Amino acid sequence: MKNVSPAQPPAAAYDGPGANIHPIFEQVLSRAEKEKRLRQRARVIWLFGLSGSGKSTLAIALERRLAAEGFTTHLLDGDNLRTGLNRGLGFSDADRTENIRRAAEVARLFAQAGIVTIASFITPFRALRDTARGIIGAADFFPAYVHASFETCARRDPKGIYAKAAAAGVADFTGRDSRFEPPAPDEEALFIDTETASPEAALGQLHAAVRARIAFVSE
Ligand SMILES: Nc1ncnc2c1ncn2[C@@H]1O[C@H](COP(=O)(O)OS(=O)(=O)O)[C@@H](OP(=O)(O)O)[C@H]1O
Ligand SMILES: Nc1ncnc2c1ncn2[C@@H]1O[C@H](COP(=O)(O)OP(=O)(O)O)[C@@H](O)[C@H]1O
Repeated sequence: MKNVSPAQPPAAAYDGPGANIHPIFEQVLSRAEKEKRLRQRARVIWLFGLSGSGKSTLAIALERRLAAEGFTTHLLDGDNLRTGLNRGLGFSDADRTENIRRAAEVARLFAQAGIVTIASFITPFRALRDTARGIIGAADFFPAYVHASFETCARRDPKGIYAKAAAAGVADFTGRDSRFEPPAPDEEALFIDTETASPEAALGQLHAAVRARIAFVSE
């Protein structure tokens, strides 16, 4: 049989220590082509806030509404990733950093596939949100701060985790032993106050902001 050597890719495609063994030119469909087929612009909606602030409630309701409108979406959240990809990571600053780094890399992959991605993580430090923005890219990253006070979250406590933390049964608990840094104005996060907004009103606020960003504009 004739020995055919494969076409050589441009040298630049293999540059760098983390070079991908599947160079970009082998991609069959570009992101733009995928978005066109899905008739949507992919974005990463990053919900952050205390445990019990209402992130999951909003994330699930947003995904339901967008799906009903014909959008293709995917939901990523702390509880799910921590049982799989991020199993073994705890809540030290270093572990949260790795947790968010991996979550942001996964979210970026979904966005590259044209999918509207809803991420729900406490993401308590500004540096973590900056990491997520840096990985995903500022143009694709849409942060929303889901706010409720520690006291309100402790009163809601659907998982019993605040009661457990009060009995010193949870290490590095956010808001108690580990800090939560509210977003600074220059982070430009959407502010959703679940202290005052009902779940329906909070969804309405988030949905309106998201729809404006994911609407498909044909060229
Ligand atoms: N120490 C401590 N502090 C805060 N939260 C804790 C802790 N231990 C377990 N849990 C549960 O883990 C969920 C948060 O995980 P995240 O991956 O979102 O956290 S982080 O972004 O890495 O800070 C969080 O879920 P949510 O209530 O959905 O936020 C908690 O149920
Ligand atoms: N806008 C809201 N107003 C009042 N309670 C809410 C609101 N959103 C969520 N909740 C309640 O708060 C609790 C925590 O919500 P959840 O979505 O699980 O928070 P998180 O994912 O941030 O931990 C639940 O009992 C939920 O019913």
